[in-house]
Amino acid sequence: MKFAVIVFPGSNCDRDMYHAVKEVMGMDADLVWYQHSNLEDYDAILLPGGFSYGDYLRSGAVASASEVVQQIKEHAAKGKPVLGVCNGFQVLTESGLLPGALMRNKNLSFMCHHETLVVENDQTAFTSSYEQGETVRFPIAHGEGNYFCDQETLGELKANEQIVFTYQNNPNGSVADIAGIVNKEGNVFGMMPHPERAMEKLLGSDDGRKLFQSMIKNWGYTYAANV
Ligand SMILES: NC(=O)CC[C@H](N)C(=O)O
Repeated sequence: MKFAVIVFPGSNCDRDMYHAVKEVMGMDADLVWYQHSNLEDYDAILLPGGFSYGDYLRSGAVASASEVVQQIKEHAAKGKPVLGVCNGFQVLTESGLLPGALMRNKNLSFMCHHETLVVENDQTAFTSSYEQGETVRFPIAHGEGNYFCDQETLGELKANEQIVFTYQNNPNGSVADIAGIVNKEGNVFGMMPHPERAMEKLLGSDDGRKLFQSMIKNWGYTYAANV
């Protein structure tokens, strides 16, 4: 299974994402500069965290207008997986691939610490290696992680079981404690906390591994020996 980690000017979690899929999970992966991209060869697209375009206008807004996002939309329309983490999640909402928006944290501060999340849906192709209701520890590192959508959209997210992770203790004011959502089709997933930074117990948690394991199990063809 081949992963593309898309790098925008200002991405800063791209190496962590690459490390997670390439070195920890043992998959094929490339760092792909947003302007030099032909995504046809890739099975999965990973949008990493960071400050694309310096968070100007709104986080993820400028990146969402780039040509590579058109290609990502085509990739997603084929049912192939797209995972956006943190700034990647912001790019996904800004580009309309996921509903809602990420607003400033309710305390208006950038927050950087571990949070406990609850697995709300273990039936997605991103979370099938987890148990329903399982709690996991992932780091957060964001200033704009306060997920918002209107009541109608929230109703749809609930009805379609698109809420995948919630915060046990909501740190940022997100509606319904939402930490991560999937699209209706189940192949585009965005979350604010960082699974790619929870790959080694030595660094505080390896709970992120199951997320990549799920993707590989559901979309991949080969397992590396160290998975
Ligand atoms: N780590 C990140 O991806 C940060 C995302 C975004 N720039 C924010 O502060 O909300």
